[in-house]
Amino acid sequence: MSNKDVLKGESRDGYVKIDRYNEDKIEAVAAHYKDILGQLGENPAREGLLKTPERVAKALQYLTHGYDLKPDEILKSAMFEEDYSQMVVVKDIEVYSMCEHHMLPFFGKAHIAYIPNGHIVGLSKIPRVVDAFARRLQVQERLTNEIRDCIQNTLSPMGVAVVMECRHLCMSMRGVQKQNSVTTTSAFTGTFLSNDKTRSEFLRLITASLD
Ligand SMILES: Nc1nc2c(ncn2[C@@H]2O[C@H](COP(=O)(O)OP(=O)(O)OP(=O)(O)O)[C@@H](O)[C@H]2O)c(=O)[nH]1
Ligand SMILES: [Zn+2]
Repeated sequence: MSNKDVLKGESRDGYVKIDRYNEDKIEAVAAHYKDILGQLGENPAREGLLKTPERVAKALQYLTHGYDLKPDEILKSAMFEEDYSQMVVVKDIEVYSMCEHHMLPFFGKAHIAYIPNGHIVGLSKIPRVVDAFARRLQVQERLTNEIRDCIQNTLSPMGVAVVMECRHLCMSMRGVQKQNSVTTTSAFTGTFLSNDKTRSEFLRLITASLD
């Protein structure tokens, strides 16, 4: 695999190393950004901006590298048969994504639970699935649903619960300029939908503190 293809490379488990870039894409995106700097009234030839188009192109490639990942493969790479049928909760997973309307960041936390049905999954794979969908242009609602559907369809558990709490920079540094608003979205399947007690238990666990 050549260096410039590493971002696109497919590995056994759906991971992609982000230590190298697709050079063709970087060059093409950087050329546009050089133009954009001029359009914004800047001088793209001044010292501080000389490498900026390339830096922005690399940053954007990183911020959207989820397109090159296969979230279902990530989960499949660490599924284990196990006779455990209580709720598994991974909470406070940091999320960084980009809103598809303004291409500005939204960020916060995801809280995820599932109830195994014969299989458990390696714990780290849950935040990896969150990243694989978050590192794309998104709306928070779709991101929430995609994470839920991926876990449900791959692991076939008794139920999945996803809650996300995010701040959107497009609502704070521009536009309506509300500095403290947090958007909460949720998505459930199976037992979390049909059983109020299970859903309440999940909501209690994600608000409980370790201290
Ligand atoms: N539902 C949803 N809306 C989002 C998300 N991220 C950004 N938005 C909204 O997308 C909407 C786009 O609305 P438009 O009226 O087309 O864009 P705009 O003129 O820039 O809107 P303002 O942000 O109100 O200035 C805005 O209301 C944003 O707040 C998201 O994850 N989910
Ligand atoms: Zn936005």
